[in-house]
Amino acid sequence: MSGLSVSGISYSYGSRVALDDVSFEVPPATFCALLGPNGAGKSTLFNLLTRLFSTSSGRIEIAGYNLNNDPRQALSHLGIVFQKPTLDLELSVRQNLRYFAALHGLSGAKADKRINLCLDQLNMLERAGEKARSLNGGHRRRAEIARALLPEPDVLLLDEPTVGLDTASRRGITDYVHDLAKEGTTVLWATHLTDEIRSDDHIVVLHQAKVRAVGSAESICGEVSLQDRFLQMTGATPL
Ligand SMILES: Nc1ncnc2c1ncn2[C@@H]1O[C@H](COP(=O)(O)OP(=O)(O)OP(=O)(O)O)[C@@H](O)[C@H]1O
Repeated sequence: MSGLSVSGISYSYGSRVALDDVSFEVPPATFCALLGPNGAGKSTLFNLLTRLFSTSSGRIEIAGYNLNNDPRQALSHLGIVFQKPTLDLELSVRQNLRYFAALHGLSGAKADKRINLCLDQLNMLERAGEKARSLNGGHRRRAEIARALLPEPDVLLLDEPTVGLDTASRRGITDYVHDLAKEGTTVLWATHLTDEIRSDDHIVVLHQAKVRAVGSAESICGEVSLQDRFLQMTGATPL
């Protein structure tokens, strides 16, 4: 299966428990929001999914490959957009993508063809020659998403990808990634912003290291808005 499966994952920083027996599935071609307030454990989970961290507990499967037993296969099916920007600001957009393509064994005309396609899909082709430093935040994010899509990942992880972006950029990127899921990519999108979630999206609510709810946004909300439901579940009160 080309989805994502997380089963019984726990992780602690010393005595601080960041993830406590976390389990959920993201079916193939689904947009799943990992919804949690600050400190819920979202970034820790992403670090485990990308193998920056490891844990002996539980099991992670990416596109059907066990991350512990078969990390090369599992990671070759994974695309990632980290919370903190990771473009080399002194390189052009194209150079950033070429470097990344080479890491995935793509070079020459084949790499350029794929780079052009991915940049074009994100309306970034005409910016390809510009240094990353000269781009605004929204365009930098688009370039990072294009880069993550180069190896045609089955599963795409995005860790709070719209933080710091203006409304139009947020909307554009959120819509684009929803379309990607409709076209077949399995998406896990970490956020604390309920307005990025649609009623038919899958949601995993994470709070204080534990999964608090799993299901469609509609089924989790009931009669109330997602924002109110989220505030109820996380015990947060508006200032
Ligand atoms: N390096 C670390 N050392 C100790 N504790 C940490 C470390 N990194 C994170 N934590 C703690 O682990 C818990 C989960 O943090 P994490 O960054 O995964 O949450 P998050 O949901 O990504 O939050 P945010 O939305 O603020 O990025 C928090 O209590 C945090 O304080």
